[in-house]
Amino acid sequence: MEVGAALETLNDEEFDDHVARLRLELLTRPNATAALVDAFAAIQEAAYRTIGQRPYPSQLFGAIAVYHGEIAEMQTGEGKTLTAVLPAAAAALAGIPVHVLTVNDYLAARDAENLGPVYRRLGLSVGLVVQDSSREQRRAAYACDVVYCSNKEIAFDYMRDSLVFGHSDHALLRHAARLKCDETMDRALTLRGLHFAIVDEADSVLLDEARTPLVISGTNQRNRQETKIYAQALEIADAMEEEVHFHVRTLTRQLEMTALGETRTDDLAASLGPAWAGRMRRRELVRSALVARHLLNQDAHYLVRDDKIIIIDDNTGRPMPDRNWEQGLHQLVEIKEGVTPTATWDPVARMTLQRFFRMYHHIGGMTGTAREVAGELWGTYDLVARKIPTNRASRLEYLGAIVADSITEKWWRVKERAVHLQAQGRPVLIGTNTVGASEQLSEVLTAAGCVHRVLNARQDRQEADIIAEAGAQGAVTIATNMAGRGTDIILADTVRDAGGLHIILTELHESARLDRQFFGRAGRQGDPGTYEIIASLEDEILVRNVPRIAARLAAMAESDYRARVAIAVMRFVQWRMGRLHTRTRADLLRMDEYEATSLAFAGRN
Ligand SMILES: Nc1ncnc2c1ncn2[C@@H]1O[C@H](COP(=O)(O)OP(=O)(O)OP(=O)(O)O)[C@@H](O)[C@H]1O
Repeated sequence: MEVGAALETLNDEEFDDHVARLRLELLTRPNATAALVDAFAAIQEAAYRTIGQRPYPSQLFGAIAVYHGEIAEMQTGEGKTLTAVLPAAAAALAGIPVHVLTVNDYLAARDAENLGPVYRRLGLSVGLVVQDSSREQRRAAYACDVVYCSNKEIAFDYMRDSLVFGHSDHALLRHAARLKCDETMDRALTLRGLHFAIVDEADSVLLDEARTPLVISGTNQRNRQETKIYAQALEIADAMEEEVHFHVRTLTRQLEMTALGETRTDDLAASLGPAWAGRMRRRELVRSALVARHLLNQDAHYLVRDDKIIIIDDNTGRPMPDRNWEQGLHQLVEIKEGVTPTATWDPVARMTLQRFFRMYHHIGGMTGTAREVAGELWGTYDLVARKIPTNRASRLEYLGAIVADSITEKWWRVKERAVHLQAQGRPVLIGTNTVGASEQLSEVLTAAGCVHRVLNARQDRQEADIIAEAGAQGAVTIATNMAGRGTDIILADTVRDAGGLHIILTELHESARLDRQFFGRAGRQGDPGTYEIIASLEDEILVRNVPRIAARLAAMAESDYRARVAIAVMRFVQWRMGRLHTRTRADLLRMDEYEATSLAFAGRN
C-alpha cells in the first residue's frame, strides 16, 4: 500500500505512535530518502487531520526542492505557505532548528497561527517573533522547533547577539561560550544559532531587501546645537535651484550637487559660525537637507503620526516605527515637517542581509518570481531556482493597458471600471504606489458614491479585516504594496461564477516582479480572475526617469499603440533600475566583506 494511504487508515493514537517512531528514525538518518518520504507522508497526513488541507503533488515537488536547499519557483497562489511546512517539519523532526522567514509581521503571525496545529500534531513546538515581541518572548520563540519571523527581526536579533561578543562575533566564540556553559553569556543571547532558513518570497528577502544595510544605533549623541544646524542646512537648501545647484537622479534615488551648488553652500555658510567651518561636513549637511526636501515625500516615503516621522518600507508599503534614517537625515525630515526633532544616534553595528543569510548552514526558499534574478541568487548565495509546475492551469487573464493623459483622467477611468465591475458583483482590487495616491483615488470613489475600503500604511491595523472582506461580492479595495506579496484574498462562491477577482494596477512599480506579485492576488488555485493596467503619462516612472520620452508620448493622441509604447518604456525603466540595484548590492556586499575582514582584529569598543 502507498505510504500516504496507509497513514489514512490509522486512528489518532496509532498516528502518534507512527510519528514518534519516525522521529527516532529521522534523528539517526535525516538524509535517507526513505525516511524523508515517510516524513513528508506523515506531515501531509497531519495537515489533513488538522487544517483539512492535503498538500498537492506540486507542493511536494516544491517541498523537496526547499529541503535540498533550492528556491522553488511556484506561481502566486499555488500554496507556498503550506509547501514550507513539509521541509520545515521534516527538518524539525530530525532535530534541526528551523527559521521560516517571511517578508512582514502580518504574514509571520498569520502563518504561525494557521499552520501551528500541523506542527503541534507532530509534537513540534512553533514560535513567533514580531516587532513588538519582548526579549524574553523572542528567546522563548527561538527555543522552539520551528520559528516564524520576518527577515529583518531575526537579522537584528542576530546583530544584537553579536554585540554581546563585542566585535569578535565569530561563530566559534559562541560555541566556546556554550561549551563553557557560560550562563551569563547564554542568557544574554536570544538566538541559538543559524541552522536551516526557509525563506518565503526569497527574491524580495534575499535581494530587494538586501539593498540597504542593517544598522544598530548605540549611544545618544544629543547636541543642543544640532537642531539649529539642521534648520540652517534646510534654509541653505531652500536657496538652491534644481538643475543649477543640484541634480536629482530619481532612478538611483541620489542627489548630486553641482560645482555651483558647492560654492553657493560655502558662501551662505560663511557667516554661520564654527559648526560650519569644515568644508566636507557643510557640503554633506546641505546635500542631506536637499535629499530631505526633494527626494523624501510625505505619504510616499514616510508618514507623520503622533508628532513622529514614520518611515514607509519601499518594498512592502508598511510603516516601520522603529526605523530611522541615518546621519542626520531623519532629523532634517523632522524639522522639515515641523515635528519635535529626536536625538541622533551613533551606529554601533552594521551588517548586510547578504552576509547574514550566508551564515546559515542551509537555506531553501520559495517565490513566485525568481526567473529574472536566478543568476544573482546563484552568484550571491549558491542557490538554484527550480521551476515547479502549477497544480491546476492558471485562468488569470490579462485585459491590456490604458495609459491616460493625466493623473486626474487616470482616476476617472479607474473609477468608471470599478463602478462597472462592482455592479456586476465582482470584487476589485486597485493597486497604487503611495499612501497619497491611494487617498486621492479614495476621494474620487467616495465622490462617485462607490463604497470601498483602503489598505495603506495608515490603515495597517485593520489589515486582516480588510483582506478578509476583499473577496466578497462587489467589494472594492484600494491598496498600496501592502497587499502585494503573500496576501491571500479568499473569494466568495458567487464571485467565482461572476468571473473572480479583478485587479487594476494604477502605476507600475519599480520592478516588474512587484507588478506580477500584485496581479497574482487574482486567479489563485485555478480560480478565474482578470487584471489590467490603467496608468498615466504623468506617472513618476516616466516623468522622473525619462521626461523627454514622456513629453513626446504626450504629443501623440491616445491610442492602443501609444499605450503599448508607454508600457514598453516603463518596462525599460524597470529593467534599468533592476540592473542598477544588482550593482548596488554587489558593491555593498564587497564593502561589507572587506570591513568584516579588515576589522577582525579591532577588538572591543
Ligand atoms: N493543498 C491545499 N489544499 C487546499 N487549499 C490549499 C492547499 N494549498 C494551499 N491552499 C490554499 O490556497 C491559497 C493560496 O495559498 P498561499 O497563500 O500559500 O499561496 P502562495 O503561493 O503563498 O501565494 P503568494 O505567491 O501570493 O504568496 C490559500 O487560501 C491556501 O489555504
